[in-house]
This record gives sequence, C-alpha cells and structure tokens, in this order.
Amino acid sequence: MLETKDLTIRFGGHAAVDGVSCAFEKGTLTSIVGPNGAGKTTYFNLISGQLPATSGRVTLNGEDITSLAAPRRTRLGLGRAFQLTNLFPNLSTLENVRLAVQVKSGKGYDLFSRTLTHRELIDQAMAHLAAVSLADRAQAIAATLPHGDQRKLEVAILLALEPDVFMFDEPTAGMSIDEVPTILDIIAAIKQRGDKTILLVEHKMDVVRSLSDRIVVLHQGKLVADGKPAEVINSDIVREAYLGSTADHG
Ligand SMILES: Nc1ncnc2c1ncn2[C@@H]1O[C@H](COP(=O)(O)OP(=O)(O)OP(=O)(O)O)[C@@H](O)[C@H]1O
Repeated sequence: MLETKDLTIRFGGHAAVDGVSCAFEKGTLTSIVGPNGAGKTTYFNLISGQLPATSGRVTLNGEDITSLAAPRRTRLGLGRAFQLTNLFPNLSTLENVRLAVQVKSGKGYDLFSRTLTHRELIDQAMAHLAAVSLADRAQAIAATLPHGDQRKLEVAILLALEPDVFMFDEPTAGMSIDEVPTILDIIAAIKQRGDKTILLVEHKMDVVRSLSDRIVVLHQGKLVADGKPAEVINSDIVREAYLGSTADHG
C-alpha cells in the first residue's frame, strides 16, 4: 500500500500540495483530478521523489520513503511513466524495453534466480512491445518515433519493470484519438490483475469515469473530495472546483 500523510510542499509562501493524506490500496485504480494548477503533478512528483517534501510523509508497504531519491523508490516498486525522460533516444524501441527487462531480472540475489538468456530478454521485451501495439516498431530508433508511440514505449518500459505501483500522468496526452484505446486497455488490464496499485492523473472525465474505482479531488493543493466516481463527480465541491474551468478540458 502507498500512503501519504500530511504531505506538503511549499514554493516560497505558496503550498502547491497542502497537507494531503491519502492511502492507495492494492488492486485499485485511483484517479487524481482537479483544475489546472491544483497540484496533481506536484503530488505525483512528491510521491515518486522528483521533488522533496517540505513536510509530511510518503510510505510504501509500510516503509518510509520520504527522503529516498527517485531511483531508490523505483527499486522499491514505485513505477512512473515519465513523459519521455526515461527513454534512451538513440537506442531502438526493442533495446529500450530489453534494458528494462534486464534491470528487472537482475534485481535481488536469490539462490533460484538466474540470469535470463539474451533470447529470453528479447522475447519478454517483445511481449511488452506487443502489449502496447509497438511490435512492428521494434527496430525503430526511439527518438524517431512519433510522440504517441514514444508514450506507448514508456508504458512498455513500465510494464517491463513490473512495479507494485503504477503512476500515469495524463497517459493519453498528445496521442491521436485512435491510439488512446490501446493505452486505456493496458491500464484496464493492469487493474484487472488485482495486485497492483494504480494512480492516474487525467483531465478526460470519460476516461476517469470508466477506469476509476475511486476519485480524489485536489483543489489549490488540498484534498477536497475522495470517493466513488459517481459520488465524487456529482458532488457540489467538484462542480464548484471545476465550474467554468476544466470540466471539458482535453
Ligand atoms: N517547481 C515549481 N516552482 C514553483 N511553483 C511550482 C513548481 N511546480 C509547481 N508549481 C506550482 O504549483 C502549483 C501546482 O502545479 P501542478 O503542476 O502540480 O498542478 P496540476 O494540478 O498538475 O495542473 P495541470 O492540470 O495544469 O497539469 C501551481 O501553482 C504551479 O505553478
């Protein structure tokens, strides 16, 4: 389980995330919504370690990870699709995923574990590429892929790392309309497994409604609503927070 307790970050006098306490259970998909500037991405950055908290705590499976650097958090099972910064631009699509498979397979020493053969690494990497409909682009250099394909590649890398917690920040942003279902199907499939915690920041309310078990609303850095999609979407506080702003954004 992932949990934040009174998590806060201030930029100067401004609290971008302000005392957010929330627990995210295994097997659930929670969407984090709110108007522009509400603090959603900053909250993600605090959880994944891109930003240091001013106060409060982040715990993962009971372990306090608040002061750990982002790569340590990744090794402990926190997986975030990082809007393209995870990619090795000069390597092929396949190589990018193979490296992630290799990193994952080399993790931990255990008497019964063994190094995967080159063939096994490639086969696993290809399976992840197939899951995101990128198998036919396996040999393409990552930097030359269209934006939507790069986003899919990021998700394939994330799948290869097999994290306990999947964090998706607007996973369909910049994708063409026909590419969107692939990513949503993958997220739905991860959720279906039942053993992963999924956090999603998404502006598209139809996506949020169809995928979420729960919706958390941030407004001016504060958690202002938390509940089942039907309750939260129709609540006064959400109408108020969104009124005339981002209800139809994206
Ligand atoms: N590094 C930073 N330095 C100063 N202010 C920041 C920094 N990062 C975020 N902020 C501020 O924190 C607030 C929350 O921003 P954040 O990007 O988290 O909102 P958001 O809910 O993700 O918005 P959007 O929906 O537009 O992506 C904003 O007022 C933003 O200007």
